[in-house]
Amino acid sequence: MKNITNPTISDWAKICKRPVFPAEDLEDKVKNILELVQQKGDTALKELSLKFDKAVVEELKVSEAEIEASKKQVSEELKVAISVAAKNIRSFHEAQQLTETIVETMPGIQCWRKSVAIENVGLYIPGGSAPLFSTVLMLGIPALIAGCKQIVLCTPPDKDGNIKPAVLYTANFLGITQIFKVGGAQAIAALAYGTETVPKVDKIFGPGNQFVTKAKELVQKNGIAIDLPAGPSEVLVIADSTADADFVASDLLSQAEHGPDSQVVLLSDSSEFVEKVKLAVDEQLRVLPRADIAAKALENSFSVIFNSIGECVEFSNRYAPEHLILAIENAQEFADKIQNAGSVFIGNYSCESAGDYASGSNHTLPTNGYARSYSGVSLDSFVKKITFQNISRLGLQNIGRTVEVMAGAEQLLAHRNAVSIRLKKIQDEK
Ligand SMILES: NC(=O)c1ccc[n+]([C@@H]2O[C@H](COP(=O)([O-])OP(=O)(O)OC[C@H]3O[C@@H](n4cnc5c(N)ncnc54)[C@H](O)[C@@H]3O)[C@@H](O)[C@H]2O)c1
Ligand SMILES: N[C@H](CO)Cc1c[nH]c[nH+]1
Ligand SMILES: [Zn+2]
Repeated sequence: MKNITNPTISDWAKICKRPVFPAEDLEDKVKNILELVQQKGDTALKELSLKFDKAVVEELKVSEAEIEASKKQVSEELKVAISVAAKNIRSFHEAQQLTETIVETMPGIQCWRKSVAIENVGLYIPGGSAPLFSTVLMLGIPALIAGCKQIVLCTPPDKDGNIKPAVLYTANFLGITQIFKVGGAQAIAALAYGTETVPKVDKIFGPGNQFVTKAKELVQKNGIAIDLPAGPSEVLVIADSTADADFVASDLLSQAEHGPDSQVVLLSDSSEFVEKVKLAVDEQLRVLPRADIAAKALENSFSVIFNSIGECVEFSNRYAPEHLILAIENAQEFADKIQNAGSVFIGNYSCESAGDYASGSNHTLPTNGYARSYSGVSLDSFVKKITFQNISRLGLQNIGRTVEVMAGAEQLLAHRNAVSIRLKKIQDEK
């Protein structure tokens, strides 16, 4: 983890740039995968699983027997943990339901919005380096609360052509049963175009690696939407000398272990504290099973020493991290100054792992600086808001002349006429 001290503002943009290790010809490769799936459907999905996951997949759809078997393969302790997490995630997302008010903009003119569920949604659950069954909760729960009619789940098969029991158990626990053994860009293609077995959806959700993220970017045509760019995990910690160096080290490593392309950042006003954290990172790394992955991520990561915590916050707003931890005195006060971040964790005991799994907030969040303009997944992601209006005769009399004048000025006389003939009728009837 390289160290930077008091960088000038002109260097900030360069420092904030995320490391990218795009596969050679990433876009061409993904375009080929998308085309192959469009042309050959299920056959392409099976060929690509063999090529990229080394998996022989006989049946793409997970059978009822496989779902049933998963119930015996998951420990009772994990089942309890999943139900506690689900309860918290459900409470937090249920509270996001808005009742929109009817607004009378002028006498006789009422406008309002209604949230209507997106009917067909596709959930991508990452499974390359670790099967993230927690992502099933993060996407499945808001989809169910929103009332999406068809929920289709895709996740990569392991080398034996199976899906990990925890993923199947969690999906079934929520009542999601359309589960397909396919990952990577080919899964996104299947959800976007449909195949003989995988249904086409209207919106695709979920995080993933560079192949998944590029495929999501490319399929956004013909009415297909995506949630957000949710790539390699990242965390930025702002810590002062009152923080606990072991806690901070554990938070940095928790995101570094996601993948070699993850980035973790430590900002502080104390060089002594940064040194303490680095020693703690080395010590904790020694006992981590995924130490090799985390060590690679640390090579792309950095710490910065600033003169004040205020400057750290300013830099963080420029960096726009997926996750931000405030391990500082008066953390709440500084939290109010956050402009750009996916999810913020306040104080020494708000570890990011809690948000990853169980506190209730969503862990599908914008990365790579997209927290400047995107929100993480929420209930809103699964609905569209339809506007309604009801204009009475009185309302049209009130607004009519305004519309006629504006339409005339744009020289759209058919628009003007749609008002004029109604006004004339009202006049004639008087
Ligand atoms: N931002 C978020 O909200 C968030 C949440 C969870 C996880 N993540 C991130 O998601 C990512 C998950 O990545 P992952 O790789 O573990 O799982 P993944 O499921 O995203 O990708 C695995 C798939 O990639 C495909 N693939 C692998 N190598 C390929 C190649 N050379 N060419 C074409 N396709 C190839 C395979 O088909 C495989 O099934 C991690 O970077 C993690 O940090 C982000
Ligand atoms: N930290 C990830 C989001 O970047 C989410 C996750 C799932 N499992 C563990 N962590
Ligand atoms: Zn995580």
